[in-house]
This record gives sequence, C-alpha cells and structure tokens, in this order.
Amino acid sequence: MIGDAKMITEKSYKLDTYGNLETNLNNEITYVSPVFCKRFNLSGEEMIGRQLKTVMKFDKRTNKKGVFFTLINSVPCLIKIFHQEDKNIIQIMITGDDVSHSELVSFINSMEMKKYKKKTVEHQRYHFEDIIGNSPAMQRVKELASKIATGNSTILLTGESGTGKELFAQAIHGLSSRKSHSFIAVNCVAIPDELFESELFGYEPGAFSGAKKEGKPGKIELAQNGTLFLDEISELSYQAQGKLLRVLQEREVERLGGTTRKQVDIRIIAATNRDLKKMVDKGEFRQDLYYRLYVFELQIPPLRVRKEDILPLTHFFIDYYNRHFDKEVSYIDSTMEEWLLSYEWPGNVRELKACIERGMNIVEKDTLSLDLLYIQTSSNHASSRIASNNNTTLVSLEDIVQQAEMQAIKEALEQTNGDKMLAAQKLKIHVASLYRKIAKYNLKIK
Ligand SMILES: Nc1ncnc2c1ncn2[C@@H]1O[C@H](COP(=O)(O)OP(=O)(O)OP(=O)(O)O)[C@@H](O)[C@H]1O
Repeated sequence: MIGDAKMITEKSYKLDTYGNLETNLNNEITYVSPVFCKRFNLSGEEMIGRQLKTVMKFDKRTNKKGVFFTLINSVPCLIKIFHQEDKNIIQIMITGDDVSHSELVSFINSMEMKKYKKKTVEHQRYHFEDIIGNSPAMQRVKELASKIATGNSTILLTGESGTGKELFAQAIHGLSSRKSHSFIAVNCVAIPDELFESELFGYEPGAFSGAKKEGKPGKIELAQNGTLFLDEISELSYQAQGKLLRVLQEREVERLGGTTRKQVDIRIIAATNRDLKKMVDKGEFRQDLYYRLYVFELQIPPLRVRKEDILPLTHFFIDYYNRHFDKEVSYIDSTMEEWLLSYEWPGNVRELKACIERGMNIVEKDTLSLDLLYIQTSSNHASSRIASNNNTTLVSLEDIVQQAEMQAIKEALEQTNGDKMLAAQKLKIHVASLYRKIAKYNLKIK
C-alpha cells in the first residue's frame, strides 16, 4: 500500500509530466507525486522522511538558475528547485528516457547563455521572489513596492544599512515596463565631487585632459529608458545636488564639452539610510531636491522588528553557500537558533549573510553551530550570554585586516585634510581604489 492520502494526492504544477517532490527546509522529503513514483519506479511510502540526497545527488557547483543534472534510480534527468518560505519543490523537467545525454547538456548550456544575455542587457539580478521574508512588515512593503513599481514615479527607499534597499530597487525595475532596459546603479559616496558631472552626464572627446579620446556616456545616458538607482543620495555635495536637480527638472543632459542637449527618459530610484528630512532642516540637503525625490517613500524595516524573517533568511543563505562552497548543510543547532533570534542585527540582513558565510566556510558536517560563527561578544547583547558558554571570542582574520585598512585610510585622510589624491599617494594605492574603499567602509569624509 502506498502511504497516507496526503502523500499520494496529486498536486498540480505547470509541468508535471515527469512528477515532482517536496522537502522541508531540512531537506527531508515530505511529498512525492504519484507521477514521480511511477516514472522512476519508486515507492512514495518509502521515500517520505528520507534525506533528498539519498534519492538524488547533484553537483551544486553546476547550478544553472536552480537547474541541476542528476540521476534518479539510474535515470539521468534535469531537475529544477524552487525555494519557498517553508519548503523546496523539486520539479523533474526532463528525463534521459526522452532525450540523449548530449541534448541535456546543450539544454543546460543554453540556460546559461540566457542568463548571461539577461545580465548583460538588463544589469538587473533580483526580483520580488528573491526578496526573502514574509513577516507582516515585509509583506506590507512588498505589496506597496509592487503596486508602485509599474508606474513611473520617483521612489525614495529609506531604511538602515543592509536592509535590502538595493534589492528592492532592482525588483521594482524588474516589474516595471522599463525592465528590458538598463538598471544603472550609482553609489553617490563613490563619486568625488569633481567627477560628478563627467560620471553622471558623460563627456565628449577631448573635453578635459585625461579624458578618454572617444568620449564617454554618463550614467544618466546609460540608463536611458531604464532606471537610475542613486544609492546613498544623502552623500552628494550641495553643489552636486543642484546639478542633479536640474536634470530631474529639465529631463535633459548635456555631456561635458558638448554642444547639444539630449532628452532623457529615466526613472529615478534613490536610497538613503539617513533622515533626509532632518538633513533638509539642518540645511545639509536641498529642500527642492528632497521634494522631487519624496514622491513615494518606501521604508524597509530593520531586521530586528521582523524576527519572523530571520530563520527563512538563514536557511536561504545556507542554501546559497551550500551551492557556492559545495557543502551539504541542512541544520542549525538550537543554541545558534536561539542566538539568531535574540540578536539585534545592527547590520541587518547584510550582517546575517556575512555571519552565515563565515560559518559555511568552515563547517564540515551537516549542522551549522554557533561556535563556527566566531562572534565578537559584547556585554550588551544576547550573543555574549550564549557565546561565552562556548568560549567563542575569536575575531576572523578578515575582520582584523578590514579594521586595520579602515584605520589607515582614516589617518591618511586626516593627515591630508581630506585630500584624497594625497591620501592615496601616502597609502601607495590608486585614488580610484581609495574611493572604492571609502565607499566600501562607508567612511564619512569631511
Ligand atoms: N530580504 C532579503 N532577501 C535576500 N537577501 C537579502 C534581503 N535583504 C538583503 N539581502 C542581502 O543583504 C545584502 C545587503 O542588501 P542591500 O545591499 O540591498 O542593502 P542596502 O539596504 O541597499 O544597504 P546599504 O544602505 O548599505 O547600501 C545583499 O547581499 C542582499 O542580497
């Protein structure tokens, strides 16, 4: 007899020619479709509760958009994995009974090509379904974001650093009518004031010494018909804010050294982790630009107010690093789970992702535990209570190197009164590299 009724109830997926199965987030099989059992001559009853890897093994390094090549009961096939909030659905796409092995391989390659083409054309990677988290707070934001995505209005994304503002910007672009055009992201911290115009507006051949002889289009021109994402907009100088405002008002750009103005059709999505209104009140941000940007404000909540999202995000990142590091982690231990849920996450999702990455680098078995995370303990959060029991006060080498690098950059800038060219010379690095590091560490330069 085949298992209980729930197990054999057929579920309707778009492609159920070859069957499908489901697992929970620990990779235990929870459902097997009758088509699957028949196709692969396997008993559903025996499969429920088993680890997925005992039924099919696949090389996670060959991940092609969640599509893998595998053998099921000695039959070669292609499977696609859909990750959902509380389960994974494994859809059998095609089996070797129907096509030759070489056809399967060329199918995988064509999927890879499509992915490549999509990336180069759109410069856009994330969609709403990639934004993990279904807490009520996130549901509200996603709902509002998808409503306003289809319009053309300017959007201001606010929220603490690492909450996923850029993810939302990309997803909004992906849902808009501009999705087949470029998504161009500009990190405003990384653009020095003196390069603002050439970066944003572009320049004509010979516009200034050191310019490329063929000229260069600016980011605004590159975003034509698409979306221009202005990250950390609060960091633009007052002067640069004025220049940006003019483009937003006139919807025209002129390259440096050019003589003609070009109409631009772009949607602006700006993001900030600072309180722009306060900056306006203090005279640090232009009021006119603020009101241009403040058409729709989308506030991305910090992770600590949506604790329901922590475990789904954790499993999502474990799965991500399983594929990248070729690991087979399926569990987190209870001490780690307790810590994850009690920690305040000041660095939000970015911090959680880095934390999981650290553990995934060194984990050897199938369970991630707190002692693998090398958490810096402090007296004021729950980790200290839990971690101190496990003597985990180590800091990773990468953290130490980054701290030292940050300190050296701060000192060089102080000694040169903020002159980045001189500071770069002192540090013996290229000035572009200095700008990148300033942006990376989010250093505020006076
Ligand atoms: N809901 C989410 N689901 C999956 N990944 C997420 C989510 N939120 C954030 N991330 C990941 O966390 C990292 C930080 O996200 P992102 O860069 O979008 O944050 P941000 O708010 O723009 O940060 P900043 O203000 O510092 O620029 C990225 O690697 C992103 O992929």
